[in-house]
Amino acid sequence: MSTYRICLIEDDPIMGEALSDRFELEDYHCDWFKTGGAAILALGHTKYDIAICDIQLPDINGEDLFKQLKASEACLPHFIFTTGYGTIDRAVRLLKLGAQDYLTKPLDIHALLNTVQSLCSRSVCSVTRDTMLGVSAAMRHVEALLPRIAKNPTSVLITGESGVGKERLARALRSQYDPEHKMPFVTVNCGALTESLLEAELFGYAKGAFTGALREKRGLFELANGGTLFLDEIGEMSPAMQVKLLRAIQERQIVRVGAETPLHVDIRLICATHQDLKQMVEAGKFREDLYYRIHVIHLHIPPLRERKEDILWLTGNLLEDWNTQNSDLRTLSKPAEQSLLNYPWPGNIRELKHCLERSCILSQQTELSAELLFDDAPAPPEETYSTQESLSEYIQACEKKYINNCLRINDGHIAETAASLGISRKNLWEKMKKLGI
Ligand SMILES: Nc1ncnc2c1ncn2[C@@H]1O[C@H](COP(=O)(O)OP(=O)(O)OP(=O)(O)O)[C@@H](O)[C@H]1O
Repeated sequence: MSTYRICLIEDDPIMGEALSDRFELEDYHCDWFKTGGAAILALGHTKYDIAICDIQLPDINGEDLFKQLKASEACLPHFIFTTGYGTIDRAVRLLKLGAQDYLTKPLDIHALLNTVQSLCSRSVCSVTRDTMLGVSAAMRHVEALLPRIAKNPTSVLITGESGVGKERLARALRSQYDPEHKMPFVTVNCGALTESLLEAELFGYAKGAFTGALREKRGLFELANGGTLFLDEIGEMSPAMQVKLLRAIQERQIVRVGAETPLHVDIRLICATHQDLKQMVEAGKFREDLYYRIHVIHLHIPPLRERKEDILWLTGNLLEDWNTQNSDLRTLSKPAEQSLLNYPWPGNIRELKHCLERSCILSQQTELSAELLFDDAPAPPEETYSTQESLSEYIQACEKKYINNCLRINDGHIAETAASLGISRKNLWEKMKKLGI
């Protein structure tokens, strides 16, 4: 079946059935709605490629329906209107509002199919499932802003709790101005490196700049030249590094550590943080001038618990990914869906992803149960406990297992793992070394 999805809005049962059967025959996926209200609801959570809408609907006329959807700033499918009461005035109004076509009844089915086929081959807003951010009003609003932001190479700050999809949003923005990914997109987690390492990573170094600098090295600013530099966890940057970063942004120049010649760099800067930078500025922990430099456009991603509509949409996508990569298919039971909706997801999408991954692996049935989703790894059977083990060995084994688990949930990010464990990064490194992780 073709992957194109049609939203058919038609109250006439004979016309609706005939069209939806014909579209299915032509290998489109067609959802048929008999009222404008039902269609608005569906367009709110499902991405369609085309909407075919009768202008005379029982609850709302097609023109008002279209205006209402446009006001939501969502990325809408191509709209084709049909009516038996066609007037040129109305057609012109709808086309001016952004509709793609207008057909009068009785419909010429071949003309309609040709129009549908040619519109399907044109992407609506260059958003594919991989670059889509969600179906909630909040995420659709952010998504709708991207084409406008992409037109100006200005600094963007993305905020939101850990795991909400800040890097995903940065990449979606990049796909808007560089759809074929021809320009570099370089990421660095500022919280994962010590100050001197971060400086050497960002700006590069000259040969002999410090012990071990056996040859010169280009920094990430240079590697990102002509493209994007994504600075994750910018709030973790030390005050000294903040000064150096500000200078690099303002002057569009960097100097490699240990070198003297400045190098020109032309980059788009996207920064992200889970911290409240404004509050950090007030507390004197983040430079105000740097804050205003990186904060020209601010995009905030709410936590998953505040946009519950996205939970099942994300789950559907993640299970679809699993099912295309694995022969043992997975689906969700209704109680499992409800339990996903009820859970607060402190680790946001990252936690949801890991929860589903774990359940897909552990489940012995196609349908994932609610118990399995939220059940921690089964406790080892009693007999595996060895009485030969000292208490400290047992505690160490538990500590190792717990740290490994947190590292997995945080995709191996040291700063996030340390924060979730409530210890410093240094302390985490020491423990990892001691426990052989
Ligand atoms: N829309 C999405 N669909 C599928 N997976 C997603 C989506 N958004 C985020 N993810 C996944 O969730 C995880 C966390 O996403 P991401 O790294 O973008 O979050 P983040 O906010 O940058 O996290 P952190 O603050 O820890 O750096 C990643 O594994 C990512 O692939």
